[in-house]
Amino acid sequence: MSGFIIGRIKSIRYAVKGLFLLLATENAIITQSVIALIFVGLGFYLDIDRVEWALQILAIGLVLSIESLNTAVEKVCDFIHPEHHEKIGFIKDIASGAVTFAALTAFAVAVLIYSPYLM
Ligand SMILES: Nc1ncnc2c1ncn2[C@@H]1O[C@H](COP(=O)(O)OP(=O)(O)OP(=O)(O)O)[C@@H](O)[C@H]1O
Repeated sequence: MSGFIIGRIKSIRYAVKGLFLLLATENAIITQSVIALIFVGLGFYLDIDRVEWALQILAIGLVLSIESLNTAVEKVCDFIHPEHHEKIGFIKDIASGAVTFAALTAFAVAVLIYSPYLM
């Protein structure tokens, strides 16, 4: 049982380390985080309600999570095949497509939350 708990604590440590690595080294994550902070500020400024906060937090988490996984896919691709290859291009493109799905979802959520406040 104590081995299980120590294993879980180690996993959390690695996961937090990964979070800081993303924030310290990845321009896409830094950019998305700045955009997220702007929307957090806008949320406070316009005093959005609890449900709107929950939706905004979900949208931000979705984009940052998918962007992080896209970054991981790019790193694996560059590690296993640094040279140009049609299949690597395809894999990277569809991973980016996942980010686009998330970004479009977040955009729709932002329009639904903020359009009534700005009219
Ligand atoms: N090894 C490769 N072989 C074929 N095409 C590639 C390769 N590397 C990148 N590409 C093409 O270039 C695009 C951009 O790849 P890249 O790895 O530069 O990602 P990025 O979106 O610019 O991310 P970042 O800015 O985070 O590095 C890919 O979506 C793919 O179409």
